[in-house]
Amino acid sequence: METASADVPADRAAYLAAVEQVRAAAAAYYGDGTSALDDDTFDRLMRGLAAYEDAHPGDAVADSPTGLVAAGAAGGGDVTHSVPMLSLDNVFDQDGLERWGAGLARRLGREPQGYHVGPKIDGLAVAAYYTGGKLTRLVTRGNGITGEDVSHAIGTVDGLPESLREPLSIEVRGEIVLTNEQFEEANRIRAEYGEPVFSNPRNAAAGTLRATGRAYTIPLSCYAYTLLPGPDAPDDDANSRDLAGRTHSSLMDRLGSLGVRTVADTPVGARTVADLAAARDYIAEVAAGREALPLGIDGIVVKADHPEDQAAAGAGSRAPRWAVAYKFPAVEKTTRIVAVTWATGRTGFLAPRAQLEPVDIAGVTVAFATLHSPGMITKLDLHIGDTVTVRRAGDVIPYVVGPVTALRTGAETPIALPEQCPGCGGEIDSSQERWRCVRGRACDLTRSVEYAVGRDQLDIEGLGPKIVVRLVADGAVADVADLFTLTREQLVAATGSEKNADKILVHIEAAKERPLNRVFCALGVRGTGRSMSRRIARHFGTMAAIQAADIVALQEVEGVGPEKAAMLLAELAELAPVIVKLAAAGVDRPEPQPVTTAPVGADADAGEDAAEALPLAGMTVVATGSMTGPLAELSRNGVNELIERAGGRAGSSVSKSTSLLVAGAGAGSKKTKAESLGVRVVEPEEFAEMVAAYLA
Ligand SMILES: NC(=O)c1ccc[n+]([C@@H]2O[C@H](COP(=O)([O-])OP(=O)(O)OC[C@H]3O[C@@H](n4cnc5c(N)ncnc54)[C@H](O)[C@@H]3O)[C@@H](O)[C@H]2O)c1
Ligand SMILES: [Zn+2]
Repeated sequence: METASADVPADRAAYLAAVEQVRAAAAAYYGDGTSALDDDTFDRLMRGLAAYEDAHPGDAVADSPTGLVAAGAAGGGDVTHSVPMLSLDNVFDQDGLERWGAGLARRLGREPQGYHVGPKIDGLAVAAYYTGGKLTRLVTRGNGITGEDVSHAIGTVDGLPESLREPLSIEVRGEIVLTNEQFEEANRIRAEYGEPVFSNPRNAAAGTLRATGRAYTIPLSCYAYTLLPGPDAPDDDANSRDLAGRTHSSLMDRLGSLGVRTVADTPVGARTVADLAAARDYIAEVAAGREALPLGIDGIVVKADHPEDQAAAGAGSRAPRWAVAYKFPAVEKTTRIVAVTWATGRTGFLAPRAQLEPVDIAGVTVAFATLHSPGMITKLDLHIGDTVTVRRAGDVIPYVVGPVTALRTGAETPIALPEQCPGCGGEIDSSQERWRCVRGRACDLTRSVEYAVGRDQLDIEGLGPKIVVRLVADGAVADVADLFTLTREQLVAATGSEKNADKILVHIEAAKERPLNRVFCALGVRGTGRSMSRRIARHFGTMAAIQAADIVALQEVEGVGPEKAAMLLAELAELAPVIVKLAAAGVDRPEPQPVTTAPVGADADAGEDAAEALPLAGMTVVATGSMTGPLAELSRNGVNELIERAGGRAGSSVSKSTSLLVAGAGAGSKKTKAESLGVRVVEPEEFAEMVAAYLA
């Protein structure tokens, strides 16, 4: 019933082969998590099987994976579930969702009485038994009929309290996952104990839940989505009667009141909606913000909310008919590493990059992926020729998650680590996790200086690439600060023209007036681009204040966590001599703070009140397309500076937290997304009027 692509077998022999392939993949997936197929490929095969079986019912094998929970591959266990723990059917777009809804309405003979929509958390299901309010037993989904007892994990799962707020006997079902933070922590712990790192949070959750006798504990999280009377509770007790009459939404509230964390407690929340058109809004919002979430979700679960509708719709052997999963496009695919190349970046760090057999990930062809560092290559035990999982999510550069070791043929070859700097051929400092040319930034000074004089940084007109190369070769410029002490003679030598040298001198003089954010950006601090530089400059106001900041103070800047703060500190220490030289050359302007309209002589609090009076106070504004009218002359960075002067926060991508999109000529996907999310869209001219007072 879905419209997503399927690999449909051509004949019965191909069908039988595909059945075997699916079984083998699922056995590996639910076993040790090492399936040879990525989820997308697996799902396409499954859809192909289903399509073939629809067309040739006589050919279908009796125990086809299409009809079984976990494709029939997950082992059962010693504990029989009170009610089967089922899978979910999938849809992949609004059409699929509407068709599912129409099928449900046909079955009910009327429209369902509302839906509940919540995130589909990408982990594994457990049943948690509470007896008299105490958590007594944890059981995996297993084959859906019976599961494994994993009660040893009680006490390690956030969100599943050991005691409820009321002494009830209930069964809670939920999804066990590691949040991104827990996942990083888990792999840090694993590395410390010399154990292989987990390839993804789902895998880590599955392995951790079943492990016993480990020397360390890895915390898990649970988000509940089902509440049933306890298996031993009599049908007619007050609690069972109460639960039986509740909508799904109300059951989630009830779980919350008992102290159990539910899918509604994720940052995207859950919602009760009247119809599937309203479900669509929620799905669009969550999809737009998916990458920023602190845990992995792979779709949205849409459920008929009313217990009458659920009972009337019933369930098949594999999935209920009253619920469906709206799956998001897969952000991970498997492909092969063809080669690894090394380059030295602007700040002197060596960047390994995997050349891949091109693969389509969520609509984009990916042919390269970053490998981060030599340490990562070793840790993941990557080889040329390995089949690897590659992830491309949001704005993040595609990266190699890890190898699919089950697919090794023996023909893989080790990845050679460089012995010389790929940039200058000089020595490499390999004492840290990320290797670096011993010459540091000086390794590619030309590129650093070109970046620094660029339009969004110091904006020094006339200093084109050829002249920069010459200045560096002449030794006239050894760092960014040297630009400001260039002599006429040096510039004449580099340009070959007195007239040009004089012009450049005028532009250099003007560049001394650049606000802090641009000078800071020109330094090329690792881990900071234009928007981070603006945030840092706005937060601290002066270069001296940035330099005085400690690791705690740095983390007050939005988007700076402990790791980034430590990196900034190290970079600032390294750049201190350059900063001193800049100040000595007269380059030390503060960051203009948003102009407040506070009346003179107002009391101390007035500053804040006035800040709120700024036209964009509290707003996140994104600009896209080419600017026209009064904004025509501004670069994207210039527009962002304007947004921040007027009290707003400049964003780079549209999400439901975007307040306003300034859409210039040729605005594309951002505009479409803003419209689908109901974000206000204005043209550059209208925006210019809103912030007219701050344009200058
Ligand atoms: N790569 C492979 O070889 C391979 C093999 C087998 C399965 N898989 C993947 O596993 C998935 C199929 O697994 P499945 O059969 O468990 O189905 P599923 O995970 O797609 O859907 C059912 C499960 O969703 C979970 N869930 C999360 N949030 C929920 C919510 N809010 N409400 C209800 N349930 C919620 C529950 O655990 C439930 O059991 C597919 O995505 C498939 O790609 C991959
Ligand atoms: Zn070098």
